Amino acid sequence: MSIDTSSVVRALAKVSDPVTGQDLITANMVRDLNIEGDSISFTLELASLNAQHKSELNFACQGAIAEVYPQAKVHVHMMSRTADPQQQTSALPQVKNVIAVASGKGGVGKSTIAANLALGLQMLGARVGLVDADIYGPSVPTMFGLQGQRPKVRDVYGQPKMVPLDAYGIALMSIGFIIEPEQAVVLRGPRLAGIIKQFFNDCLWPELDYLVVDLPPGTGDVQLTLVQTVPVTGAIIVTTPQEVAVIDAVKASNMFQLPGVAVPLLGVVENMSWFTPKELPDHKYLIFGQGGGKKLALVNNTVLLGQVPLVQGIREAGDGGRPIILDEEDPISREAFLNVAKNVARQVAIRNETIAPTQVVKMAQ
Ligand SMILES: Nc1ncnc2c1ncn2[C@@H]1O[C@H](COP(=O)(O)OP(=O)(O)OP(=O)(O)O)[C@@H](O)[C@H]1O
Repeated sequence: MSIDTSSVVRALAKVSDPVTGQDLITANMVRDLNIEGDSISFTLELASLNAQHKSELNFACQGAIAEVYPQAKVHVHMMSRTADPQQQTSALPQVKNVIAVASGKGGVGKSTIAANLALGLQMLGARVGLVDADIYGPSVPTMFGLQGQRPKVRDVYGQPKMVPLDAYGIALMSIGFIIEPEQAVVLRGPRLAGIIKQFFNDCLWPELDYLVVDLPPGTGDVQLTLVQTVPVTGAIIVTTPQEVAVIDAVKASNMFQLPGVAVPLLGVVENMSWFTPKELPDHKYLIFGQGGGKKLALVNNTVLLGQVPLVQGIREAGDGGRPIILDEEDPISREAFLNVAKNVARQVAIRNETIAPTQVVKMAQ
């Protein structure tokens, strides 16, 4: 029986990397697969060249291929992955930075910030994706004009993978694309964790500089599943200027700072900072008070990434499926969000220069 490439790939997809638990194909560890007659050779790119892992993997690969092609002579070369360290440990090696957007309270504009941030980073030249993991109110389908759409499913070496949708050049996944809102809100425990994990492990994300994750408000299961699934580069906390929002936001930021979680804070975005009526462009009405964002940044020893005013057009643009940052007619809102995006890009660069890559949180057994 002559040896064909796809059967060898399927066999290797049954072998798990002892370090990450992912199979060798999904983890993108197999290189230079070459078949000549009965001879099969390939290179495995490993995060560590630990001798025990090497021999376990060699044994497992030989065994998996022997099941299909007992006659094959298999040569496995092992080499260390030379990619940047942030990517080595990642379940998503093609994604450079995962940015969580969190808030204490609901309705402070977290999703609006996440959507305009994603587009703002893209305007700065980055390749960007957005995951909407807000089980209480998935808003990406509405904000990007994709209501009722479903991701396509593609077969990758026998495994079904979801293809993120695209709007305005942003790769998008939302809990709203795969489940009805009334079902999403009652999701709990392993089912919820399974869906969140699918967004990362079972989606065909393209090469991205940033994957922005819009979290539900508070400190619940979604946040925990996220940090157990991917290394989160950093978190952004969204608040309004008012005291009650800040108190809840401190709890949300504390969660990322827990010793076992250790996700660095990139900074705070203050939303709805003031209201300026169109007819009185020089007036700033401080409807929700003042100073909350700065205070939250100070308490957390981090920076204020920007202030976004309360503008009717921001709400209308979100409801209309075209986030305001794309609207050249509203330079004030556009500038406010571009400023946030520039500061986020800067803080991510500083974070990556100064702090070691975030580790995925291991579940207690
Ligand atoms: N700066 C702003 N100016 C005007 N409207 C805004 C602003 N920010 C957000 N909104 C509007 O407020 C509402 C709530 O915003 P959004 O859905 O972004 O909040 P959220 O914090 O993600 O809410 P939740 O997590 O509870 O779903 C939306 O209708 C949105 O368009």
